[in-house]
Amino acid sequence: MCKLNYYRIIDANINRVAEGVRVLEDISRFIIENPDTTNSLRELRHRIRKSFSHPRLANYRNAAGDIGLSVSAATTWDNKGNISDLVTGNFKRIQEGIRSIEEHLKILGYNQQSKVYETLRFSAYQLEKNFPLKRVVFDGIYGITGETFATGKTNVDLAKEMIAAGITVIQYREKEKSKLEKYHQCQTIRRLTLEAGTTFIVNDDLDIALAVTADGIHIGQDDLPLKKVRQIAGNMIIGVSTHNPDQAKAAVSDGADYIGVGPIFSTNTKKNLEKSGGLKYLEWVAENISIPHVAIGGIKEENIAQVKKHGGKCFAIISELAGAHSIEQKVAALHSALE
Ligand SMILES: Cc1ncc(COP(=O)(O)OP(=O)(O)O)c(N)n1
Ligand SMILES: Cc1ncsc1CCOP(=O)(O)O
Ligand SMILES: [Mg+2]
Repeated sequence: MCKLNYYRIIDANINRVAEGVRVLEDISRFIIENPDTTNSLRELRHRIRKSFSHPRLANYRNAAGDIGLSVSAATTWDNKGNISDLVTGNFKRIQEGIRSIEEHLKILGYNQQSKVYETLRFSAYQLEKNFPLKRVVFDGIYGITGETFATGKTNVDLAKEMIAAGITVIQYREKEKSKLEKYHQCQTIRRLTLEAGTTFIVNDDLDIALAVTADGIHIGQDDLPLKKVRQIAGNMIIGVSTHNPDQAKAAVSDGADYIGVGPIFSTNTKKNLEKSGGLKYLEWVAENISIPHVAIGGIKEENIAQVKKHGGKCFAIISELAGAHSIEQKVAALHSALE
């Protein structure tokens, strides 16, 4: 292909991406009325336009002769059923457009500029996650890493398999490694989860959660107090482990976004396992607690339906996933047990 056509592709994508950002900016400004998101989107749009300029961009613009006009007219890309679809569609358009800019800049030898657009793509992922219409739903399987309970798979391998299996919330839990090793694994998992649109929560280590810009932090009863974590973590998702009604009520009044409820069954995965009322406590939570709850402890294919019967909606699982030969098959089996 003639090199000049690459400039045309870059030009078309800069315009496409900037237009997509503009749509989101309008939604944020006029519908959701959120000044912070509106400003971040405006800044992204300016950076998209300004981060690469070349006289050839405009010279080779040929909108009328663009065969893509007839191709895109025939697609269902713009069949948006509601505002949430519109937001998702535009974020996808933006992310794909930036990826195309990155690749074509590389072909032309503009490696530095390509890196700048890569950073902008990751800003777009982050903006999508935090977009005020996008709420995390705690429903179905909540996957927790546990390479000690796997045969030869690392936490990163486990997270990759969980993403491929369609798990939408992943927690990084690791009790053996150094802070640095955990940080490196979390950096990789953050990148993978951002690309997949998966919610990423870090267990215990608030510093790591902040350093990798995770979506959330999960704390236990002996960790920093929830109110202090909220001060430090801002609007990050905060989950709190609870084992009885008093702890659940305190977590709600101190501002938790969700509570862990358990252990439901006995398990060897956690040392010094707390006592809880198990399924009875879960039933109490389902009836009395307004924020989302996540059942945990010994949940397996053969008992998950029982957990659901007692009010379980979201099921946190370590060893049953880590020990599975194929996480994808295990998740499918767990889903059919829930039907
Ligand atoms: C979803 C969820 N619920 C509970 C826990 C347990 O957290 P914690 O009590 O801090 O114990 P450790 O996991 O740190 O051993 C959890 N991690 N996730
Ligand atoms: C971390 C934790 N907190 C309560 S039980 C538990 C362990 C859950 O692991 P598994 O799913 O293997 O029982
Ligand atoms: Mg903990």
